[in-house]
Amino acid sequence: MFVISLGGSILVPDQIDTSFLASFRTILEEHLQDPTQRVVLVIGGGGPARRYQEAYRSLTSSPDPDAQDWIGIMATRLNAELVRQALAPLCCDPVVYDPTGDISFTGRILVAAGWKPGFSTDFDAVKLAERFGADTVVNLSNIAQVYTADPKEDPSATPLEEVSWEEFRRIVGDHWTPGKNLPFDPVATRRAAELGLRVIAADGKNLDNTRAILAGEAFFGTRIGP
Ligand SMILES: Nc1ncnc2c1ncn2[C@@H]1O[C@H](COP(=O)(O)OP(=O)(O)O)[C@@H](O)[C@H]1O
Ligand SMILES: O=c1ccn([C@@H]2O[C@H](COP(=O)(O)OP(=O)(O)O)[C@@H](O)[C@H]2O)c(=O)[nH]1
Repeated sequence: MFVISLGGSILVPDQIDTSFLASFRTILEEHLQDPTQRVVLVIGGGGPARRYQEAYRSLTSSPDPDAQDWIGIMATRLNAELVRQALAPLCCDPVVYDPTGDISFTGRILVAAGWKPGFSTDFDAVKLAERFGADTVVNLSNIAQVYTADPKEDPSATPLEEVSWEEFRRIVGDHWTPGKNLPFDPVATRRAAELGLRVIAADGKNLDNTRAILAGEAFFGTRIGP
C-alpha cells in the first residue's frame, strides 16, 4: 500500500485545478486495477490555507500559532472532502482527521486531511504509514527534487537524487512554522526517520512520473531515507 501526500499547491495552487484532479483520478484508477492495491491519500491546504492564515495574521497584533494551524487544517479538510467525493466510488469511507483514531477503510482509497496543530499533513501521512504498515510515503508537491537548500532563497542550491534522514534533517531544521513551505516538515521528518520510512519526493504535476512511481518503475525525484 502506498501513502500519497498530495501537496495543496498541486491541487489548489490558487484556484482548484480540476483538470489535474481528473487526470490524477485516472492514474489512481489505473493503479487500482491491481486488486491487491489500496491507496491512502493525504490532502494539503494549498493556496487557501496560506491566504486564510495570512488574513488572520493581518487582523491581530500577536497571531497565535495554534490558531494559524487550525485555519490551515480547515483548508485541508475542505480540499480533502472535494477529493473524496470526486473519487467515489473508489473511496467510500469518511475523510480521516485523526490518523491515530478509529479508521474505517472499506474502499480502495482512503482520503485524509489535517489533524491538529503543530505540524503539516506530511506528519499525518507518516502516522498513516505507521498505522497501515506502509514503508513508503510518496510526497507530491511543487518541486521535482529536494535541493541542498531552498532554491527560491539560495541560487547555489543543488538537487539531490538521494538523501539520508540525517542530512535531510539538517536541511529542513527542527522547528515547525505554520504554513511553512518545505519539501517535508520537520516534525514528520523526525518521526519518519525513527520509523525508517522511505519518502519519495516528486513533482505532483508530472502525472507520467507519478504513474511510474506507483508502478515501481524508474522515476524522477528524490529518495529520502533508506
Ligand atoms: N531544500 C529544499 N528543496 C526544495 N524545496 C525547498 C527546500 N526548502 C524549502 N523548499 C520550498 O518548499 C516548497 C515546497 O513545499 P510546499 O509549497 O509546501 O509544497 P506543497 O504545498 O506542494 O506540499 C518549494 O516551493 C520550495 O520553495
Ligand atoms: O495535521 C495538520 C495538518 C495541517 N496543519 C496546518 O494546515 C496547513 C496546511 O497544511 P499543509 O502544510 O500540509 O498543506 P500544503 O503544504 O500541502 O499546502 C499547515 O501549514 C498547518 O498550519 C496542521 O496544523 N495540522
